[in-house]
Amino acid sequence: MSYILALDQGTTSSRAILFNAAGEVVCTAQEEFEQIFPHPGWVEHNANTIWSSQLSVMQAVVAEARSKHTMSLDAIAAIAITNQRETTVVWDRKTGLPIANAIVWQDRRTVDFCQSMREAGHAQLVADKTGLLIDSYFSATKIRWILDNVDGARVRAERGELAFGTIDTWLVWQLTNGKVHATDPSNASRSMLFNLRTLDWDQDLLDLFDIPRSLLPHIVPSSGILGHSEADLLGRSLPIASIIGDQQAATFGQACFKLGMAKNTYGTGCFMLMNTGDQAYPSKNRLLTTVGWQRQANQAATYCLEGSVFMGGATIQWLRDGLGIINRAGDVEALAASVPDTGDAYLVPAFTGLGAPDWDGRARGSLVGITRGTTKAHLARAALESIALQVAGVLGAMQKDSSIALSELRADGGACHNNLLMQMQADFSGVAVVRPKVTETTALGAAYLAGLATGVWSDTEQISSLWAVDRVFEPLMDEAARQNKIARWRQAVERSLGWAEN
Ligand SMILES: Nc1ncnc2c1ncn2[C@@H]1O[C@H](COP(=O)(O)OP(=O)(O)O)[C@@H](O)[C@H]1O
Ligand SMILES: O=P(O)(O)OC[C@H](O)CO
Repeated sequence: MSYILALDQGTTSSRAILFNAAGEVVCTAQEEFEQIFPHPGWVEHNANTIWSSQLSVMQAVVAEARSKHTMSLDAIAAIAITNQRETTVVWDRKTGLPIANAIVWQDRRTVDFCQSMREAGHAQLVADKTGLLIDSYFSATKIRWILDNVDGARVRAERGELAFGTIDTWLVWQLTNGKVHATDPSNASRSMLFNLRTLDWDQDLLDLFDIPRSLLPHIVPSSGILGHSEADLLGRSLPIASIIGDQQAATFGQACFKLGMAKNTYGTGCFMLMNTGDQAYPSKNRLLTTVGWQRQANQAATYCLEGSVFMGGATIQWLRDGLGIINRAGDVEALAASVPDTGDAYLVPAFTGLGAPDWDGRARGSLVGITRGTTKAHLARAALESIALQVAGVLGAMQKDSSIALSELRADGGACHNNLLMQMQADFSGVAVVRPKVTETTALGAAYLAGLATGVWSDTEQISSLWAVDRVFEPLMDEAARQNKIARWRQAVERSLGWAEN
């Protein structure tokens, strides 16, 4: 039994990947699903569609493994789960049916409520307990919104009839046909209801956000058998042996096991996480402190500092779908490389506000410094630069917070295949950027945690030895030019802040 079936439930697609004991991809399947935008600033998913797409890709992968690779189901040691974080589902415990669409992490409907909580002076308490800033990004205010806006929901929640879960919890519920209602500390630490030090739900926070405890899942370690899938789903019941939020999973999959090692994932958003060991560092520079993973119950967790950037690869999707200046995301590299610079134009992609380090829900996108000479190539280059500059800002804050000088930044996610973007990243942050051979690090990290629990891998040293470099991008820009670039970017960002009126 030396294969792991990893489920990677992301913001725009559900994926299933089968890994072998060398940490290599054996087969993979992916299905996109509908993004629902009922009002400006709102983003929803249908939780049933999430489950049906996830089921269909896991069945497809198992079917391919059996037919193409003549593998028996007995060769799969376990299922691993990793997921888009914060996205909130509330469902009926009896019927298993969601009572509303899932509210996605990007959804901004609770911005005003969050502001009122900050104005009422709750920010310090929340930061001390959770490591988070009060923001609509996290689950707590999304749960509260559902309880207050879906007919009868609060009364039913108080009677214990409803369950809350992030997507990991929802998948486990579906896989076990409602037998297991669980999450892990990496996901729970994004709820704004979880105490980073006790590694448990916090009653003061539940009271503050007015959320009944009966809604909440049990907390289990990120690694370890927590239940078994129903036999009819895949033809045999399989142990479920890990749960971990996707960004923490990528940190594990990048083998960032030592203090100060960091990765950035270039997906829809960009998420940089640095391992800070068994210390939950409070950030002084508006980063988040979060649980990386907890390997065993009653053991200390590994913590991370995180900088979350909302618009990463999604900026390139906007060039493709919103402006129509490219046909495929990959085309942006050649277009941007056709000009030597942006002509001092900057794009600030604050389309849904700004995350770290500005955290401004009212910021909106801006394009500054354009002239009659600005072309779509300059715009494409400014879009790529905006990704690298946002990440460089997070990296700067992280270095200030932890006083650790990074020796390298490990890169992954769909946009890490863009060599120009990787070079910009090295230049703007003054640090070597390293792309590994296997870039499916999110699913891989979850697979490693499940495989550690089921004997596929013995320890993290063995996993570190499987990590291999594809390409290193060294910084080439001189320091004065780098500082100037960052200063100009900050001027552009200032023009985006606070733009939206409501
Ligand atoms: N060559 C590329 N250059 C820049 N961006 C890219 C490139 N290829 C893909 N992307 C962007 O990367 C994102 C997809 O990456 P992925 O890791 O699959 O995202 P997610 O897991 O968040 O859905 C999309 O937003 C897409 O626009
Ligand atoms: O699904 P992704 O890869 O866009 O990741 C989403 C993050 O987990 C949100 O915090």
